[in-house]
Amino acid sequence: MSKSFQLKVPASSANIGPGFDVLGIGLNLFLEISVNVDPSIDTSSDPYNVKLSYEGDLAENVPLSSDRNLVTQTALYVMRCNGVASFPNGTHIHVINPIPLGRGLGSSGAAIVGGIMLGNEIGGFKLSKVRMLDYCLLIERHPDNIAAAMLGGFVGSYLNELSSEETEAKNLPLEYVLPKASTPKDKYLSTPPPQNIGQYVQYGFSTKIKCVAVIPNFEVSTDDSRAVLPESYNRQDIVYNLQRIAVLTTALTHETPNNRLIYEAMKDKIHQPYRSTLIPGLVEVLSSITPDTHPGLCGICLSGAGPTILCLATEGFEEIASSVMKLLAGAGVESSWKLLTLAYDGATVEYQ
Ligand SMILES: Nc1ncnc2c1ncn2[C@@H]1O[C@H](COP(=O)(O)OP(=O)(O)O)[C@@H](O)[C@H]1O
Ligand SMILES: N[C@@H](CCOP(=O)(O)O)C(=O)O
Repeated sequence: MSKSFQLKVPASSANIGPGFDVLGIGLNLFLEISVNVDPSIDTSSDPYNVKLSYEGDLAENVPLSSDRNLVTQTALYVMRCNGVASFPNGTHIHVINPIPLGRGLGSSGAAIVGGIMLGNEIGGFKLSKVRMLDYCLLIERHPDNIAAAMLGGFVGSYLNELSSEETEAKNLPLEYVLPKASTPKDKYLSTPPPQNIGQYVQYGFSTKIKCVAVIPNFEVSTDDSRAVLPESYNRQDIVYNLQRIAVLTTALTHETPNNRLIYEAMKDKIHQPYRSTLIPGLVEVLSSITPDTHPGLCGICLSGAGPTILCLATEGFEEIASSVMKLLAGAGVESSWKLLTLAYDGATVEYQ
């Protein structure tokens, strides 16, 4: 029997300054995964019966074998945990991905959310979005991007305190969850994740605020950008971020935003200072583009693990983008920009 459906998953910007691993917003730039199961399609050359095609950023780097592609590997994980070993014969999956890879706009979070939803639809498991987030957290181990991509809007999250067995299950080596060719089959994870690993809350967000994303033309992998962070922090820096995050989550909900309040509340001492070693021009951008120099600017921060710079603003979008791009160019970095708004619905599935 043939079946066709389409998944759409938004890009996301995580952290929003002080909310490292905590805050994220879904953005209206969508990963699209179109699925057509038709037994007349020849899928015999793939280990799990998939004919995979991909259009988008860095297409030449994206594997098209279902055991190596992040979307299908993720789908296979949720399928395996629920007793389904393979895609049905004749599964054609076409991915259109406008989210640039490795730039801090949540491409991997979107691919993982899309993969879990793909497995859920293929297997007909009827998992809720909150339960699917448990699966996502065994792969992307911070909740900010995946919560924003799955649920949409402006989202805050924390990880529950789990029992020691649950913690061990959650922190299993990634190669057991998304096995590589060299992983022995008996190590493949095929038991469902613990329940309620995370908790999520969706905040309001002023409809007047739009997102200017300035995207440098080089990649920084999230793993590399996490590797430059220290293991521990001093009390002043932690309190600095806590004070700002407490103000920011409400300040962004005010319909008429207080630009100066938000600008100060989007500063950070936990991740951006360390990541500036990987992103030429970041220090200059964060220190010299302000609501005084650029009326309409509300706040400015690194998007996710970078290198994209996120500017929240109510007006003057082009001027803000061109000033950021000029400063980056002065540091030898070419970039482009996009004006984005919030994606309020999160990830969706539609049957044809
Ligand atoms: N749609 C996709 N299909 C396959 N792999 C993807 C897709 N999106 C992201 N990836 C993988 O995730 C990597 C980027 O993840 P990451 O370093 O976390 O950066 P970010 O999530 O900020 O874009 C890519 O290099 C690629 O390996
Ligand atoms: N909190 C994470 C967010 C990573 O986001 P990405 O979009 O760069 O994958 C971090 O800052 O490391």
